[in-house]
Amino acid sequence: MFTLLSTSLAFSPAARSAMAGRGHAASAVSMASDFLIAPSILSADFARLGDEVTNVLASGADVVHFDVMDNHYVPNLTIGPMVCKALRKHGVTAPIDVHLMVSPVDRIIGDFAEAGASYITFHPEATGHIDRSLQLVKSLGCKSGLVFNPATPLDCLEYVMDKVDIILLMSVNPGFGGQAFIPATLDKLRQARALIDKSGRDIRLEIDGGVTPKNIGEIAAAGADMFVAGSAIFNTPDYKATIDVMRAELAKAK
Ligand SMILES: O=C(CO)[C@@H](O)[C@H](O)COP(=O)(O)O
Ligand SMILES: [Fe+2]
Repeated sequence: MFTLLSTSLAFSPAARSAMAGRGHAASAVSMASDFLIAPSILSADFARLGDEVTNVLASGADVVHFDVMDNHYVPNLTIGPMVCKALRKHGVTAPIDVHLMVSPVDRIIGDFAEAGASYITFHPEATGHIDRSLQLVKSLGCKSGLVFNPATPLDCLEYVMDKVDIILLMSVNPGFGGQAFIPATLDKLRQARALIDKSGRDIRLEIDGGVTPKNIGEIAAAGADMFVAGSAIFNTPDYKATIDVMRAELAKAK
């Protein structure tokens, strides 16, 4: 089975149904629960990654945001399925939110499902077949999501609303941590929130890039309910203190 997952470029319907349910802990955090804080491990100390993840979860984070960059779709290179698997082996049971900045994306989806990903999100530009890639993620037992760059319109959502569990809006151009939040994303969040409400589905609205304790309240008020924050958490000495301030700001935004 592992060989199939690792080498197959496209999965037949039979193979997909055989692999269904293998995604890890997709339901560990209810998709209907309140605000979720998802530290991006891109800003963690990679030399101590397991401990960093353990610490940030013990400090009150809900989800581990796992940025995968291929030096092709984005101009940076990070971590792959082996690291995801290693975190599971280290004892991480929280949901792992795999943000794929990889093109083409289909080849790597099975490897991440096998490695313990809970949510797998990808950029519509990174696949020739958005609907098929979403189905592939779901068939492997993971929650699926689409990621929209700051200048990418939400148009394609109209056709796949029934297949997304997460809509992720980038509030920076992807590739690096530590960039400033692009304010135009607030309007786009309101637009996405209206689409979600209209669909009547339980879809998370995730925001990624430049989220800080200072702007998280405003971002929540615009409709986001899942907040990726890398440098704003990992570049502080006390993760719990930072996450507590974020929660306090979110409570005010409710
Ligand atoms: O996907 C990305 C960048 O491409 C992000 O997840 C960043 O890693 C977020 O970092 P901060 O902007 O919060 O520092
Ligand atoms: Fe990300």
